[in-house]
Amino acid sequence: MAELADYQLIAAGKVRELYAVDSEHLLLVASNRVSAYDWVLPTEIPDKGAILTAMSVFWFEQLADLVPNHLVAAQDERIPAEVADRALLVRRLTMLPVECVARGYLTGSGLIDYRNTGAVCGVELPAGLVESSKLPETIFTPASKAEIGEHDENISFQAVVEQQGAELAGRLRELTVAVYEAGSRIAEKAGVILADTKLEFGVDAEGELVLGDEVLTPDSSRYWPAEGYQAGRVQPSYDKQYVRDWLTSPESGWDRASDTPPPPLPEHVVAATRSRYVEAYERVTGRRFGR
Ligand SMILES: N#Cc1c(N)ncnc1-c1cnn(CCN2CCOCC2)c1
Repeated sequence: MAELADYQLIAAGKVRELYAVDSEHLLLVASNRVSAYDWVLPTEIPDKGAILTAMSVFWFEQLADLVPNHLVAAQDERIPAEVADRALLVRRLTMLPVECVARGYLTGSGLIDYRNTGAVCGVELPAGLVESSKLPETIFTPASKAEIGEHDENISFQAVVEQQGAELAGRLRELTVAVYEAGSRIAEKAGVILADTKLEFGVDAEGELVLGDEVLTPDSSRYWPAEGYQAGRVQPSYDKQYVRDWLTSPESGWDRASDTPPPPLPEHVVAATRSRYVEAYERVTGRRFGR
């Protein structure tokens, strides 16, 4: 069995790492870390990495007829025991430097763009939309990858055309919208709104466009409870609302506006958050989580 120390770390995000296994394969590892308000919290959520990894596996399977993906194996002797249930063996791709975002609802940076320009990434929207409005149709709102710690910058489809060529840009938009809509339909049956998602694509040695990274997880997407959905206000996050509410409550003693790191989470917030990740996984996939 391989050890993680055998592999070279080649990329690290807030809550995930990527290691080189050999010339053809990488190891995508999801930690139990959770981020909120642009901070990585000092307290881990047990099983978060395993739950989100299992979610990506589910979606790769559901979407296999729509788009090829980079998943090679979720169980393999090249996956070290220490990360066994929260790591995937994936094919090495040449990643495209575009964050492919699809939105079915207006919130976050999309809402800010809309309020400033009446459009999101150059896509004109009807007047009168508010926080969390359902959009008349799914929109493709790409972003350029930001440095660690910075926010991605929304860019226009035309900018992607100029960067990647019209044909590839068109395929990225088509596939991103199709993946979001497939995910949204399945989530909706489970009483969960998939408000938006961010995908990353790469190109393989044969020049084929391949879906990489994680797919339709609560870290790469906004999941809202369908029950109680109401446009005109910020929706509760399906998975992180307990964390957000506690951090912004007097009990935490934390001032979000200060540049000080958030305090550790109390056990009851950790337990409730783990339960929300398990619940989201089980409702959306129809599968039991393993513990
Ligand atoms: N997936 C994938 C993948 C691949 N299959 N082949 C080559 N490169 C990548 C890759 C390299 N960086 N990123 C950004 C996402 N990273 C995830 C881990 O944490 C850091 C950010 C993806």
